[in-house]
Amino acid sequence: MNMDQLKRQAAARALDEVRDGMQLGLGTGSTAKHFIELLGERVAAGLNVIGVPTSEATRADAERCGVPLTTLDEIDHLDLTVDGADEIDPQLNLIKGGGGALLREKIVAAASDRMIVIADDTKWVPTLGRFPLPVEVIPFGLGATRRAIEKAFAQCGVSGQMAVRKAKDGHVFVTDGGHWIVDAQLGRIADPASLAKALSAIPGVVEHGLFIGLASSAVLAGGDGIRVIERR
Ligand SMILES: O=C(CO)[C@H](O)[C@H](O)COP(=O)(O)O
Repeated sequence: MNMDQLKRQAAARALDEVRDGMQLGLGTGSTAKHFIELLGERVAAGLNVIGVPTSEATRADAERCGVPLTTLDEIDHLDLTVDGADEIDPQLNLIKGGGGALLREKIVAAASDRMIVIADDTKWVPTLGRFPLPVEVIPFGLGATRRAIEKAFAQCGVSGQMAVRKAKDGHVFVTDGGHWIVDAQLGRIADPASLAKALSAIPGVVEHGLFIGLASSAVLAGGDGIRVIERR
């Protein structure tokens, strides 16, 4: 089974948790896209749900698949968010933002009663940090923000190269919120919760890709089948 088939399997397993009448957070990325396509099939067959997309790309996918959409201004909570991740550790802390949607993804996950992370099992790691940590920043004053980020890294015992993310066309990647992303190659993040707190305290940092205590469970698809891990 190839990676894409594994992603679709994980998405299908998460779909089992969706009930009629649910208000859903819809994640971003190739795995979340499988979930939206499968959800669209269920909606076409009569399932009644409404979703909040975590990016403009997901909004377009959901519209294409016939999934009805709303906003967090029109509804007061979400029952369930289903989203992918770039890394998942045994405490179900995550690195997200490889697709650049971390800000809306975190707002939606935080507004949700439950978050199920869907992934192929290559995303499962003993310690976060191999995947570059995305930090979403305001372009104004970027030099000062980068220095503050470096200081936060040093305080938390990590270090590594930082680079402003570029889009495929070579221009700076701009998020749906109009911000930039700095990707930090940290290698190993021993204390993700402390680092998350330190980064959140920096004025020019809009959000970062460490999702601490937000995921309720993870569905991991691998060659040996599907593994569901619940947060303790
Ligand atoms: O955080 C994300 C987007 O901001 C994605 O969930 C993450 O990058 C995983 O993507 P994929 O399912 O394509 O591997």
